[in-house]
Amino acid sequence: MKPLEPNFKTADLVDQYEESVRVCDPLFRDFGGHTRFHGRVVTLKCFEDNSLVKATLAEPGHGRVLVVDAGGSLRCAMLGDLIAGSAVEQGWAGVILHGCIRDSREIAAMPLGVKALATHPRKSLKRGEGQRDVPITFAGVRFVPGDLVYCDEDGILVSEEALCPDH
Ligand SMILES: O=C([O-])CC(=O)C(=O)O
Repeated sequence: MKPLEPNFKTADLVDQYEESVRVCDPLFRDFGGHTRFHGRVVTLKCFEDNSLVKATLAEPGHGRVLVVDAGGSLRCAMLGDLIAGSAVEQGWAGVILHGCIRDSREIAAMPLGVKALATHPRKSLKRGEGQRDVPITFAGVRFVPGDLVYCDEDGILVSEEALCPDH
């Protein structure tokens, strides 16, 4: 299943819902083939170990967005083209990663939203360490599992309520 790119603008949503949305600090670059994406949040907290990223993106995504607090590490990549390809196959709408990716050329061609800090050629450890489905905070925003996230070229919004009729 390949998620379709939805039709909304974060600039319009923040104008309309200024009181209720949380707006991420502008730390992220777009690396995926989709720059506009949204969905329910699944959270991970893991530092320089992407075991849970790989395992979670191998499960059915149902149009959700995986949000990973990777501690802002600039020392290794938490996502590469194999794991991103698995996310596409499983129907994830996107990944927001407070950390790095690699294989950026391949990921740019995938129908997946990917926001991350930077690229790094080194892969991470795989020791099975990390936490899933816990509240996480980065870029000045708290992400709670089940929140909705709206992303486009202008930024990232987080909301407890659905902001669009169809999403
Ligand atoms: O396996 C990893 O750690 C990341 C990677 O290179 C991939 O997903 O292709």
